[in-house]
Amino acid sequence: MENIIRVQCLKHVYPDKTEVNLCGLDFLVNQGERVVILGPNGAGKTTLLSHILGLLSPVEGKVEVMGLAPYKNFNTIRKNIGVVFQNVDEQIIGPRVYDDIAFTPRNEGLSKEETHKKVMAVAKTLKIEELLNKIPHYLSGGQKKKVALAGAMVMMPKILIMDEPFDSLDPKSKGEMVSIINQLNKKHGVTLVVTTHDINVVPALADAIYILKDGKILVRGTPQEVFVQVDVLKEANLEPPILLELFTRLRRKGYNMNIPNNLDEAEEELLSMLKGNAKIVNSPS
Ligand SMILES: Nc1ncnc2c1ncn2[C@@H]1O[C@H](COP(=O)(O)OP(=O)(O)OP(=O)(O)O)[C@@H](O)[C@H]1O
Repeated sequence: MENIIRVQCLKHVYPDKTEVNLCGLDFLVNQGERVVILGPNGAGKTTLLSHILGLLSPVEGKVEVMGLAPYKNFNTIRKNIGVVFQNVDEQIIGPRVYDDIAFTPRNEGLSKEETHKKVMAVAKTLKIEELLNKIPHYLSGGQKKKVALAGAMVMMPKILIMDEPFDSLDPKSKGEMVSIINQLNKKHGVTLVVTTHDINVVPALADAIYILKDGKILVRGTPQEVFVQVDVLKEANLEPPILLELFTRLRRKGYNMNIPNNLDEAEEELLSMLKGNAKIVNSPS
């Protein structure tokens, strides 16, 4: 599969001389993949995203998006990347939600009709049609995240980057956000790169996970591969998702159960076990 994003041994130096060296493994994202970046505060996640977005220029190392250096090809790259920043208040600028979402199509010179079509299509996908006339300032935190996402996705870019999209969302809004993001990936083939501290949503969201610590890329793998590496998790101050840990423990005790990605799958597995369908491969201890 083609790497749509490729970052190799990136070094960044901030004006106050803080150095971030993102070395170790290469950071590779395939087209259509859902990649989640995990790591403690200050690990370098936002720095990495800023380089992919072309907001920063590397001192050393290589950053490529669709084969181009983002910093040197900012306009081309940004046409292909939608972004939702951690602080969405800084990104929502329109006087009404409609105008905010219409900003990019208008800016790119689309006609009024084409712009309207695009705004309505993305509002429908994100189920925010009833918000279009509202003043963004008065929206709830979860609504603001959806509006920022609509603005990022209105032109249906190939890549969507989200920095902490679940920050300050309640459990229901979190679940909605996960299913919206997954729908954008499944239905529209959007490649996803997401940072989060919300470990429990990761199995439902990630094809691949990278763990960063002190600027080092420690590991890449599927949630099932990564979350059983206890030493790596400890090094990065992370705990495995609770469902994954529970089912891994049950499997270690000999129950041949599938590891669930979400609560619904966990319920199904447990009900199946209670009905006596789960095979015991070893004697439970
Ligand atoms: N504008 C800046 N000027 C100076 N240092 C910075 C700047 N932005 C980030 N840093 C430093 O770079 C390092 C990596 O920060 P970064 O924001 O990339 O981490 P992060 O993994 O996104 O953290 P968090 O989970 O807290 O958002 C930290 O030591 C941070 O203090």
